[in-house]
This record gives sequence, structure tokens and C-alpha cells, in this order.
Amino acid sequence: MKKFGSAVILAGGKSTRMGFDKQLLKLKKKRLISIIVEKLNKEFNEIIIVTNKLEYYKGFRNKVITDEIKQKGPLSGIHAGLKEAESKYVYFIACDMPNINLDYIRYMKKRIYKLDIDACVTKLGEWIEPFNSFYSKDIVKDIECYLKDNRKAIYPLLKDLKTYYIEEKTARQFSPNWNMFLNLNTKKDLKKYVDLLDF
Ligand SMILES: Nc1nc2c(ncn2[C@@H]2O[C@H](COP(=O)(O)OP(=O)(O)OP(=O)(O)O)[C@@H](O)[C@H]2O)c(=O)[nH]1
Ligand SMILES: [Mg+2]
Repeated sequence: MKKFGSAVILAGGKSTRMGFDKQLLKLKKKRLISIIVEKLNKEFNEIIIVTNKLEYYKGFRNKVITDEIKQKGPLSGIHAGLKEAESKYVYFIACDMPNINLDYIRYMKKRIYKLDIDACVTKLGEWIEPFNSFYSKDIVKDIECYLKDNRKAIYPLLKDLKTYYIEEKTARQFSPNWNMFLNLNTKKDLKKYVDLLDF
């Protein structure tokens, strides 16, 4: 099995804070998720969108799938994405994260290439960033057991697994203001971001 090559965009949430479905977000008339797909195409040969609304993706040429274990939040999407993906290590990003950093993706790949780990995530203080991260196909069963217990949080799951952590200080060398982890949760986040766009 190939080590790398697959990337997954999670797009199956409830978007309660935004007030409309975040997978339909547009930045100056262009769908954010199309912008994300285009950027990921530079580094990955398989891009998978995990959504609850297949009808939003007419005309998309990449794979679009639904959750198999539904209504359990991001881990539902990670589970479906890992099962579908062709490579061992799979890159995950959320549909509301506009700043893909290819240099950082390549850096993570280099760091984990020779290791056998379950996930590679970045620390923010004592917390972790669940996206802009890699997960291994090997944890599909672990996620299934975890969701069966009705647990949904990613952080404690990663604590039980062989997780490779990248320190905040290291990640800040690639993204000093942390914008590679920025996610647009509210209309206020969106406006602030769009006002700064230079296209
Ligand atoms: N496939 C899938 N993705 C999900 C699910 N729940 C959340 N996500 C995605 O996970 C990412 C992070 O989730 P949040 O930012 O909390 O998104 P959300 O749950 O839609 O938003 P809020 O309701 O405001 O918390 C987003 O890309 C969501 O689309 C789910 O059940 N299935
Ligand atoms: Mg979010």
C-alpha cells in the first residue's frame, strides 16, 4: 500500500454557529470547497469529500461519499474517509479551513514517512489541532469501537493511540499567526476573512 496520496475534506457537520451549511461557503463567488480541492490537487492524487449532502457536489470530479456511522461528528467523517482512502496515511482538513499550507503538509510527510504511527497532529499549547493532520488507515477499527461506546471526542482517542505530536513552536515556523489552522465557524469569522482577501 502507498504511504501517501490521499486527502479527505470533512463536510458533514451541522454548522450551527454559522447558521447556514458551511460546505456551501463561498469566498467572493467561488465555493471554498472547490478552492480547497484545487489546492490539494497539487499534492494528492486522491481527494475524497465526506458529506451528508451528495447533491451539493454535482460536477465535482473527485470522490464524494457519505458517513457510514452517522451523526457522531468529525470522527464519523474520519472513519468513512479512512475506509475509502487508498493510502496508509491520509491527510484531513475541514470544509471551513481556507489556508492550506503545502510546505507544512510536505514537512509532516517527511517527519512520519519512516515511522509506524496512528496519527500525526499539531499541538496548540496543551491542546491539539484535529485537522491539517494525518491519520492512519490502521485506526478504522479503533474509531468503530470508540463510537460504539458513544464517545466522540478526538483528543482522548488520540491519547490512547500511537500519536505523533508536532510542537506548536515548530508549526509556528510555517504559520506564525496560526492561519493554517484557521476555521470559519461564524459569520463574523467569515466576514473578517473575506475582508482581507486579495482576489
Ligand atoms: N462527515 C462528517 N463531517 C462532520 C461531522 N460533524 C462535523 N463534521 C465536519 O468536521 C469539521 C469540524 O466540525 P465543526 O467546525 O465543529 O463543524 P460543525 O459541527 O458543522 O459546526 P458547529 O455546528 O457550528 O459546531 C467540519 O468540516 C465539519 O463539516 C459528521 O457527522 N460527519
Ligand atoms: Mg470548526
